[in-house]
Amino acid sequence: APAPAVVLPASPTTVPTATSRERQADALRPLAVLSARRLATADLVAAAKWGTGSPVDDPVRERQVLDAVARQAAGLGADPRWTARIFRDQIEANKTVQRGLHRRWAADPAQVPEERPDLGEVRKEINRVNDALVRAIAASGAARTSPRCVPSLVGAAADVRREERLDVLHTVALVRSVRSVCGAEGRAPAQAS
Ligand SMILES: C=C(O[C@@H]1C=C(C(=O)O)C=C[C@H]1O)C(=O)O
Repeated sequence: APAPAVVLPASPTTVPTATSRERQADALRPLAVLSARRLATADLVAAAKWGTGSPVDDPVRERQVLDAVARQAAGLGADPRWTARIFRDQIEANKTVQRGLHRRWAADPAQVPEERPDLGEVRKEINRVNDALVRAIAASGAARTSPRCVPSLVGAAADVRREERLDVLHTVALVRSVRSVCGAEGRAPAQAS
């Protein structure tokens, strides 16, 4: 048979490794940005609770958050259990910041914020971030199950750390907050102890 007269250009699918890599990092970036925004609320929560006797841990509120995000995830066609798993880490990270700040303020009372925010108002802001975060999780399924997830996520978190000039406490908490974001398809990451 005669050879085809026209040599077709290489299929675009063979070319854009870098592009799909970028797309993946793009899909994970909102998760890192929103995780940092959620952690910024921990400073306000810590200030709201400081000196009031309200504990950092509020299991009733945590249950409400986890139930709400699982319900929202299910409505968006995302995995409710994996979403809740990610939020468990978000909550642990939030408490890490609160405890770190309380330690700091106990050691140096001059750093205690002068204003006490209203916890109810701060929780409204947390609810808004939660809503956006569930959407970002639902929109990032392919990036989260890709083998490039961890390096992409680390890159996104490093960008956010630099852009937001996060201190060590918030950087450690950011890493903690996204611990369960990446995982194999069809199975949620193992439950952390
Ligand atoms: C942020 C708070 O503190 C803790 C962290 C929570 C969270 O990250 O959603 C929820 C309840 C508390 O255990 C809060 O009390 O609202």
